[in-house]
Amino acid sequence: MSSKETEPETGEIDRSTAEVTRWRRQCTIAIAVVVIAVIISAFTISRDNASANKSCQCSDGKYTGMVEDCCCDYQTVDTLNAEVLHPILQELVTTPFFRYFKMKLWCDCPFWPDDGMCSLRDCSVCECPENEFPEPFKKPSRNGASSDDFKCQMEKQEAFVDRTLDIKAFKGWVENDNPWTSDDETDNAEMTYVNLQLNPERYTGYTGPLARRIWDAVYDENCPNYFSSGICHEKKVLYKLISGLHSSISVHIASDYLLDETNNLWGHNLEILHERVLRHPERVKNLYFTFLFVLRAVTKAADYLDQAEYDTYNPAEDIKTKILVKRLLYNPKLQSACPLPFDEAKLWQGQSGPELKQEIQKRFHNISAIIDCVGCEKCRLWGKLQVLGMGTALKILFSVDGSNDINQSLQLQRNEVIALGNLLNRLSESVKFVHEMSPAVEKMAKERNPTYWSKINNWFNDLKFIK
Ligand SMILES: Cc1cc2nc3c(=O)[nH]c(=O)nc-3n(C[C@H](O)[C@H](O)[C@H](O)COP(=O)(O)OP(=O)(O)OC[C@H]3O[C@@H](n4cnc5c(N)ncnc54)[C@H](O)[C@@H]3O)c2cc1C
Repeated sequence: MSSKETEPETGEIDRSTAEVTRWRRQCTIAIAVVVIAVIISAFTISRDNASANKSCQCSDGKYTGMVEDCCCDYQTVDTLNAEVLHPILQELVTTPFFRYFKMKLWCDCPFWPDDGMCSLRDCSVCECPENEFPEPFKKPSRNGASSDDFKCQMEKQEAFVDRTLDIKAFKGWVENDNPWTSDDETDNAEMTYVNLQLNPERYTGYTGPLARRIWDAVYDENCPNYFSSGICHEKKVLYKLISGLHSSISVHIASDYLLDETNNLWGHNLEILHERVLRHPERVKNLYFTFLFVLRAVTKAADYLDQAEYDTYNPAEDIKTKILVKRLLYNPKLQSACPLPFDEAKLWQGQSGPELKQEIQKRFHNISAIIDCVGCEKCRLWGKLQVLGMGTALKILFSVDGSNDINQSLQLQRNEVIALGNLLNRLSESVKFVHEMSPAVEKMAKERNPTYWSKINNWFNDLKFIK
């Protein structure tokens, strides 16, 4: 081998050094490009995450601060509802006392001929046979301070009890009329008992102009001009209660919807949840307001409800009912986090307070009469129950003289307490469903992917069925 082959000449050495240098420079550039690319992609991912979080926060952020006109904030309501109220109420409404509701199924509509429009079999209500509902419910209740009581006391002087010393808040179930509702609650003719557990509030197919006519009548005749600036606070409260109840009914339709009639497949319809409720923040706010309003009524009547008789002749179940009621009324978490959910003392303050109260009572009375015109039996059942529950809350908050201890002068019917408990549970379910579903639903709605509703419905329903 010649030295030429082994020893490169000087010119060749210079060329190879230049190549190595060029190769090194290219490597450095390539590495720099990779590093920059990695940095850029990391930045992009983190920005996407940040904006995803931001959109979550944004949808959560819509409902922050105090619930309007209430004394409790959204976050506290959600936490208390998830940890305390919802679990207790879910159990309470299954007890024999709370699951039988007395109502007149066939009501005459005072405004339009009965329309009887309902597309599903699911629209009809199963009545309880006589032997199913609790025995004590069949006994006539006390009729207020009945004249018979006084006669009895006059005849037997030794049996006379000085009632001014009687500090018991609950004096037995009474049958008296609720001034806020149109039904005569003392009239037992044609009343039947319905097992609410067998008749859940859910999608029934009652829709279209006839259903719309009911809601229009409720809003147009009873809460008109809500959006005008001069409307007084009290009328706004009435509007918000109705709107909150409407939202809650829509939430229940969306949460328990007939997805596939042929295969009788039920599940969530999140498009309806979005279209009818979440897309309108006012409706969500009114739902929270209504929940706190009813919660305030329940806690205000705490002593009365605590002492009430929950007998159904099922000793174990009745004890459970009493324990659950106590847990609901005197819950330490609730008392410390939200001691006054709504402050009713702020209403009726103006000079025309008493007349205004009468006017609003008359309007609510009208609303309760309109519910008799709901053509679908099961919708009417839940409509009447919830309106009676609301009328009971209004009675507790406004019909009893606030200067006395309300628990002393309050008198409720058994059916009013059943309606109140079930209404609070329905509202609690709606608040929970809205809180759990809204971040994901609103995010999906923003993306506007044409197939997103079917995808998200399937996803949530799969989760539900797996559970
Ligand atoms: C008392 C009652 C009980 C019912 N119960 C059931 C039931 O259990 N199951 C069932 O499937 N159907 C039930 N329905 C029917 C259901 O409420 C709807 O009317 C139906 O599903 C048609 O809905 P929609 O989209 O036309 O709007 P609807 O809910 O009928 O609303 C009509 C109009 O009212 C306004 N509106 C809607 N929500 C609110 C709100 N929260 N606050 C203020 N304004 C609002 C809007 O302008 C809307 O277009 C009930 C109806 C009534 C009146």
